[in-house]
Amino acid sequence: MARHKPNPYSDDSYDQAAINLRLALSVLGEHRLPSSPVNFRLAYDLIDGRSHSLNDQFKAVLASEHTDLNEALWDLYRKFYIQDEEALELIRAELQGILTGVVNECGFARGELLAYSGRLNILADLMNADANSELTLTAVKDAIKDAQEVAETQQQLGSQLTDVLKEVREIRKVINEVREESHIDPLTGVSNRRAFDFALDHQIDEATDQSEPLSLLLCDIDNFKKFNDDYGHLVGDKVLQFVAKQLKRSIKGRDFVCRFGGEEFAIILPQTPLKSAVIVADQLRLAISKSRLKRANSDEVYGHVTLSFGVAELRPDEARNDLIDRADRGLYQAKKNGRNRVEMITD
Ligand SMILES: Nc1nc2c(ncn2[C@@H]2O[C@H](COP(=O)(O)OP(=O)(O)OP(=O)(O)O)[C@@H](O)[C@H]2O)c(=O)[nH]1
Repeated sequence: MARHKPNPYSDDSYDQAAINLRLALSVLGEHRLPSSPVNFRLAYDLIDGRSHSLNDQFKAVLASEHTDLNEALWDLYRKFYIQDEEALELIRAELQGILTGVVNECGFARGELLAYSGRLNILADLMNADANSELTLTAVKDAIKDAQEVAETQQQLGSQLTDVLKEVREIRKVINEVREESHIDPLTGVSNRRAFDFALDHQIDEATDQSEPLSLLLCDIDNFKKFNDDYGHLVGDKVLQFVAKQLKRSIKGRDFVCRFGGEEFAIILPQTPLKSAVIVADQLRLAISKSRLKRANSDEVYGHVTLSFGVAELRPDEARNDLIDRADRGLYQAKKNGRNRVEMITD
């Protein structure tokens, strides 16, 4: 189940958030850390003190002598915030918030510049009236000091913006990587169960909207346990990779294959009625049963790899799990009737 983390910023009052924001920036300044979104988020939550575990670990990182402090903080960020799809959504929302904060800072800097320009106008009036008066000299000194402060603020803002932009690019890259990884089964390289759930919901909606047929195949490697027992788990893994590759190679267009779990695969066939789905399943079954999985650098064949299939077509208003259940019952039937076969449930 996806873990949901509440947005830590949503229930802060504006004033409290502004105080936290300033304190977070001062923590970063104190440790000479760039005010990047990642560092800022960690510092903000440190100030806010909502997670003791995060606080302890953040403090430990700051106290340690990491050669790359930014990398250590990034690891911390990954650990605490990048957990799943919802967390990624949250990061996007936070990035938005941080960028809004930067825009506000720009607004503040602009206000400072306008105020400074107003003070220069007053100075110009004073100089016109009496350039040598004590008042004018004091105002000139103040203006020089103001100019230095304004220049510093602008410089700080410039480097903050550069840091933020760099970090935003980095985060965008990581978000894309994490998102891809979270949809792919690492062993076989095909989509995983999570991606299947998304895809099936989407395809059911499409099929319903367009009044088109949709079928689902569930298939399971026959006597797979024997591969593990006879040749070891690594060969078992190779069999899984082999089957995934064959299935992926054989499907077309919008068809979608995923590792459903263990030694079981699911294939969604949009725009396909039951009769055609059974034909597709039988073609896949035949193709796999004919191919041979050989030991690397030798002609030794690991034995026959065969699959059993259960097929079901979506019924009007049918829930996703009912469709899966019917395909699963077909698969059970195929195993019961001798394996290496295709069965459908029509009742
Ligand atoms: N190598 C490997 N084995 C796995 C993986 N996932 C599940 N298994 C194994 O798959 C086997 C499934 O065995 P069973 O459920 O008894 O099914 P089976 O031997 O395929 O027999 P039938 O399905 O009845 O034809 C178990 O031994 C699991 O340990 C995996 O990722 N890698």
